[in-house]
Amino acid sequence: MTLITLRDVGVAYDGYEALEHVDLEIGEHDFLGVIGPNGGGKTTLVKAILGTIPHSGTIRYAPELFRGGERLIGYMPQISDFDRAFPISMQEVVLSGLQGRRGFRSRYTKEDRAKATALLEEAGIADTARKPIGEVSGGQMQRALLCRAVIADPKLLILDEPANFVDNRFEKELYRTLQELNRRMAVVIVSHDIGTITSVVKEIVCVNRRAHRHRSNILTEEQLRNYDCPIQLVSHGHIPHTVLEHHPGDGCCDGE
Ligand SMILES: Nc1ncnc2c1ncn2[C@@H]1O[C@H](COP(=O)(O)OP(=O)(O)OP(=O)(O)O)[C@@H](O)[C@H]1O
Repeated sequence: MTLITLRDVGVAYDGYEALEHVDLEIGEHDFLGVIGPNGGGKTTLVKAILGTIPHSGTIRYAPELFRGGERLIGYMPQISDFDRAFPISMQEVVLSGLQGRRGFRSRYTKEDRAKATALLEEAGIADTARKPIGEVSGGQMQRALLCRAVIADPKLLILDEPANFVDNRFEKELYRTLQELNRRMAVVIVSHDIGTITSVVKEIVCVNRRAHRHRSNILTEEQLRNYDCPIQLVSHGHIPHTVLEHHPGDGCCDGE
């Protein structure tokens, strides 16, 4: 089942086209790695999918992606986007993942709190539950942000550069956790770390103003060296290069 369908989506910042003509479908079992050069539009694509930025074209959300009025998309932001001086506890961070359902004003139930505690325990950071977020490590904060992203049982989990600024141990643990989560939800992960994510994800989406989905997670050595090359072809056209796979009409390698 397709959860989200993007058709001819574009995003412009003050006239600058950060994304154009993006067609993409996200299915319920997908595990997509979104890669591309700096400034290629990966975060912009995530914002468009989350509906936090105006776009042209259409983005359709399947009815199955909703529970009541709540849209079942979990989002884990870049840790640098999160204000660590904000005076809340780790447990409150996790509980705030329920705001889509409860609204900002309503109180959390006993069950909500029990669920937050269970998630913190699973993540191995139960002892930080009452700590203010300014007093925990980057890795602990990341784990709490992941708990927050999944507490509402989303059908799609989106992570933007989750392995930035954290230790290797968290990174390995995160990828294992994501593979487990992928049994019950779609996962979309934005990453610079192409070497690692290709072994974790099922398919790769290259983003460089346009988006190209490759129906494989395999990249050749050459592509690993120049991993934005398939998408450079899109922007520049006639550069001779090996690309992942030809998709007729996707502009990837048909000399557009
Ligand atoms: N709020 C904004 N106002 C103006 N331009 C923006 C804004 N946000 C992003 N851009 C520009 O849009 C383009 C795409 O940015 P985006 O952050 O989506 O890329 P990215 O692929 O996520 O980059 P990175 O890998 O560096 O995180 C860049 O040229 C960026 O400078």
